[in-house]
Amino acid sequence: MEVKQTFIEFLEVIPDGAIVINSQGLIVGVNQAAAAMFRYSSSSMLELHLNELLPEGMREKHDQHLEKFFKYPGRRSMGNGLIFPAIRRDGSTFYADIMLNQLDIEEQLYGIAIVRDYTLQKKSEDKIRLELEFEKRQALTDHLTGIMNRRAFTAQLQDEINQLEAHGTPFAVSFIDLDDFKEINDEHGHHFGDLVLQKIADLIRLHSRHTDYVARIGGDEFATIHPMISAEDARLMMHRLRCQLVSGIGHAELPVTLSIGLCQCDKPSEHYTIEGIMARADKAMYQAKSEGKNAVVLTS
Ligand SMILES: Nc1nc2c(ncn2[C@@H]2O[C@H](COP(=O)(O)OP(=O)(O)OP(=O)(O)O)[C@@H](O)[C@H]2O)c(=O)[nH]1
Repeated sequence: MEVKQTFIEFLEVIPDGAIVINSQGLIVGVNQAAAAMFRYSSSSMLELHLNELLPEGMREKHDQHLEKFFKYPGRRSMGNGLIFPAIRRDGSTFYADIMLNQLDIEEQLYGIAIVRDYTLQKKSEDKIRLELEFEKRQALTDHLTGIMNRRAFTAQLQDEINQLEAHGTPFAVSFIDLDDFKEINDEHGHHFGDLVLQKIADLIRLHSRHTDYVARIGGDEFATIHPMISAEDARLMMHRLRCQLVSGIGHAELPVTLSIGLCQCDKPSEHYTIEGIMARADKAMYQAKSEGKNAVVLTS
């Protein structure tokens, strides 16, 4: 079955691909632009099912949409520029922008799909999306160590406070400051100091669980969040980290020590704030410093 020739001739003046289907989804008219896009000849495209131009995984759902489309004449067009992966005759895929509308020809209901090759736009959209994601990640990452920066850390801390208030989920926060880091820089150079900071970041990660958050929040300052942990387990975790460092770091076997303040947050009624938690952890860390450094002090 073919739709009126004059109508098909009219479709040839449209720069976009045009495919006319009957209510069974069979292609009954096609212009050159559509045939070229799908790499068929116009005649070989006739009597194909529209579904054969779509990936197999989409066909069943598309059939259901098509059935509704013809069942309720006069309803809105099925797709207002929907982007689909489409299949060419040789099996290769491209992105197509497809707009399907109903068409009444001599009291017969048809569907007309206006198709545009969307591959280039899709590529540039994907590129922009990836660039935005990369920039977003960069904005939340400490460039020297690759771990979270202060901005990401405070956002996560706010999430944890919300979780505690909503569900009572406890967490611990540590404030970790290197001891006498200025001396390391002065004796071994700034570049070596950078390597030490990277190594410390790796070690803190290594000693944390994969559900914990590790950040560098200042020059030689790190901080961690440990969701769903008891104060004692958090203290043990930090103790193990501190002990490992004492045995030395890097080729120089340089002992580096840490002063660690730990704050346990497990009372929803406390109405914790980011500033309040950081101030408590910071105070505990300074207590560790004032008691001779290389220590963990726990506060609540
Ligand atoms: N290599 C390197 N050094 C840094 C960086 N950021 C800050 N620093 C140095 O880190 C040192 C921090 O020193 P302080 O925290 O003031 O003091 P400290 O020597 O660690 O002494 P205590 O904290 O009292 O134990 C300073 O010498 C900074 O120049 C960085 O990105 N790389």
